[in-house]
Amino acid sequence: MTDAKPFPPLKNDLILRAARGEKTERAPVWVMRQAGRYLPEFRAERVENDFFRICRTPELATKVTLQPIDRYDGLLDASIIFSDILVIPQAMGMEVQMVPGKGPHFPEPLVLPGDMAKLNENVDVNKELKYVFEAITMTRHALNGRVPLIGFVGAPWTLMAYMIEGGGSKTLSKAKEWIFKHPKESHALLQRITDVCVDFLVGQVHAGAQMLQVFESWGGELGPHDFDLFSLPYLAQIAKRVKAELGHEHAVPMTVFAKGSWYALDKLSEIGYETVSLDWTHDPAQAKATTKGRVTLQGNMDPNVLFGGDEAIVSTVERMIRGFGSTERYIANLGHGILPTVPVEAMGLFLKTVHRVGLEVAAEKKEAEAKESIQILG
Ligand SMILES: Cc1c2[nH]c(c1CCC(=O)O)Cc1[nH]c(c(CCC(=O)O)c1C)Cc1[nH]c(c(CCC(=O)O)c1C)Cc1[nH]c(c(C)c1CCC(=O)O)C2
Repeated sequence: MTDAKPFPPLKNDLILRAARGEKTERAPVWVMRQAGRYLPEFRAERVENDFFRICRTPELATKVTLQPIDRYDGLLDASIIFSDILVIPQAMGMEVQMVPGKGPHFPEPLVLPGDMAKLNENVDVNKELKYVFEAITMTRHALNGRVPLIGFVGAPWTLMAYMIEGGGSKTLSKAKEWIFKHPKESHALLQRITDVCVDFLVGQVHAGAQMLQVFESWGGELGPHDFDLFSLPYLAQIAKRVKAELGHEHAVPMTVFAKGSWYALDKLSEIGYETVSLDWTHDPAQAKATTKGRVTLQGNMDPNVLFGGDEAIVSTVERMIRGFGSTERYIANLGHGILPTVPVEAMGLFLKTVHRVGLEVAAEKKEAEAKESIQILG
């Protein structure tokens, strides 16, 4: 991007420092799906426009990405580009519709391994997903350096499962039939998706993304043995190849979120990601003991606490921040995406409480350290 105009300087790099393991004044915070249906301004946009039209129109994607940043002015420490994990199956040649009230729908899912022949052979992300790159560049300028911009992809197993199930599923029986009956072909499909993920993430960084997250939303549907076979190697490959392709000069911190895969936490800390995002089934102290400072931890409040009223939100955030610690290797977030019926005030209280408690914990730590050094000197 030699002819592009330079991006505005970054004014808040808290999340990047936390991800790199540097000290922070307080825990940075953002929320998965922070640009979404719980925001009246997003719902108003959706009355006018189809979901994928918003994704494909850089001006609209920029507008929607900025909605939570503007509404919760100064409270969010990162933005995430408005898009979807299912743009990769689309780029591979599949049709995906977003059905209101139902979620994603593939009219022609992959049924048998032979159906893979219908997928595009060599996916040129610069052509098929150019609109995401344009949205990222436009959003990075529009953010004007207020907070870093996160890019993302769905992980190969989660995308493969959507491509075979044709939408959401309680059991993932069809996708699992593939891995158990057709393991060789499943690996071939996972590899093809991985190749697109790598190109897409690298392209997002060149377009302006300052951090990357890989969503393995259906990780926990696999037991530990199958996770090691069908998820982990591809997650590892993505981190390794993206870093190699970006090189030192363009490197950005990467986060892996394998929802439900609590058993894999130790291994997830070893495969090249700076940050591991946790769902709410993790206890902070245990997660810290398992990861031993190798990675930054992100998460992990149960999104449903936002329905629990002010007291529940405040006490859960207190416990969470005190559990993880505020100034080192921690990024506050929910344990999964914010739900569409959450009141906007509840999200506001969550963010304000993370700031307040984060600063309190940081101040307490400083005071304790000062006391300790006085004792040592004395
Ligand atoms: C599994 C998954 C999907 N998409 C995504 C995941 C991984 C995270 C997770 O596990 O929740 C990721 C995603 N989807 C969306 C974003 C945008 C950025 C952000 O986080 O604000 C991101 C990061 C927008 C969206 N993606 C979707 C919406 C709502 C669609 C609408 O407006 O009708 C939004 C704002 C639709 C979507 N997209 C997907 C589903 C299952 C659904 C329907 C259910 C739902 O609505 O929550 C697939």
